Amino acid sequence: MTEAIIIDGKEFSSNLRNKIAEDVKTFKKERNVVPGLAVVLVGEDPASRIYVRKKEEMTTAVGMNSLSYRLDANASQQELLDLIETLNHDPAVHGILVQLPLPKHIDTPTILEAIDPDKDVDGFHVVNAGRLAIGTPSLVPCTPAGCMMLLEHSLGSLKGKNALVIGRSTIVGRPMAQLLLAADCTVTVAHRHTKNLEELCRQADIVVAAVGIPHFVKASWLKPGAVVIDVGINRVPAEDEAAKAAGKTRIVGDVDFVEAAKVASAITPVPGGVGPMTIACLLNNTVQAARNLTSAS
Ligand SMILES: NC(=O)C1=CN([C@@H]2O[C@H](COP(=O)(O)OP(=O)(O)OC[C@H]3O[C@@H](n4cnc5c(N)ncnc54)[C@H](OP(=O)(O)O)[C@@H]3O)[C@@H](O)[C@H]2O)C=CC1
Ligand SMILES: Nc1nc(=O)c2c([nH]1)NC[C@@H]1CN(c3ccc(C(=O)N[C@@H](CCC(=O)O)C(=O)O)cc3)C=[N+]21
Ligand SMILES: [Mg+2]
Repeated sequence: MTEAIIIDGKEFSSNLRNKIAEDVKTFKKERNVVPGLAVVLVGEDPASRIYVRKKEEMTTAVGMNSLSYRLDANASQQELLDLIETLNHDPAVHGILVQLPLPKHIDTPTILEAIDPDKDVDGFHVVNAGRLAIGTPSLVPCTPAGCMMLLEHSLGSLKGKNALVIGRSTIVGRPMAQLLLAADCTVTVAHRHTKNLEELCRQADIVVAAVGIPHFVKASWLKPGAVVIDVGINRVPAEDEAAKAAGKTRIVGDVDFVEAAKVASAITPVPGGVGPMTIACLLNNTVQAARNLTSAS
């Protein structure tokens, strides 16, 4: 049996970021405006802090302005709403990202609906979700958008493929299913109450796993030659005994990668697959938002 092609999201995203840097240059020349991305972090969650810092570094690396806002873990919902209102009206801000998850005392939907849909570079606002659902997408959620780029890169046309999305969250599973449907796939969305998941999986030409359980998808579930996109980011103890004893961790996906790679025709690794694409698509959305916001006036 031949081993699957490993889809290199790190390299793909690096090429995409180079292209975005060119777009930013052109944009600056034509409009005399530097696209600006505001990233808001509430609280001190260590993983969130690392991701937010990475987003900020990559924003400046493509020539855009990065504006950081840090609120205390016990900042009130109203304080956060006031900040969003300020950013909505700030002409230097073209994209707004509020890092999730938020502290429990804050109602996430209320916060997401407060962001100007035209600055909603996460694509989480109900207006952008609605546009995607009716087939007139504008700002598309970054992780699913990145997955689509990787799928189109390895398959060309997706037309007529059977696609299985495992997970139905509003940030990954649902928008992923919408994009696959728009690309003329026959789409199945699985979740906790799905009864015959293994059988559904065996019929899928494309499997997108967004579950949040390490090594959830087994090689034996896959149709030989399937293309597998692993969205999962799961922190587990390090493999090396000494490192494990020192409390070190590593990240693994939702797919049993080593075994699945023996059955699939192409598969994304974790790390180095979907994750880097998410950030590149965030930058892409920010340039898009800046274009939209500055051409209307
Ligand atoms: N690479 C990247 O850029 C990103 C990675 N992630 C990662 O992707 C994963 C998913 O994230 P997210 O969508 O936010 O997670 P959520 O926890 O919001 O959603 C998980 C989904 O998986 C479903 N699920 C859970 N257990 C099972 C099961 N046993 N069988 C079938 N379905 C199940 C849930 O079903 P139900 O709805 O019934 O509860 C739910 O729809 C996580 O590992 C996360 O860290 C997330 C965002 C970006
Ligand atoms: N408003 C909001 N928007 C998000 O898009 C959002 C969010 N909140 N909260 C958390 C999730 C998660 N997420 C990731 C982004 C990049 C990597 C990434 O770059 N991963 C690398 C490195 C992983 C590592 O080494 O830790 C990789 O997979 O290779 C992962 C996960 C965005 N999210
Ligand atoms: Mg969630």
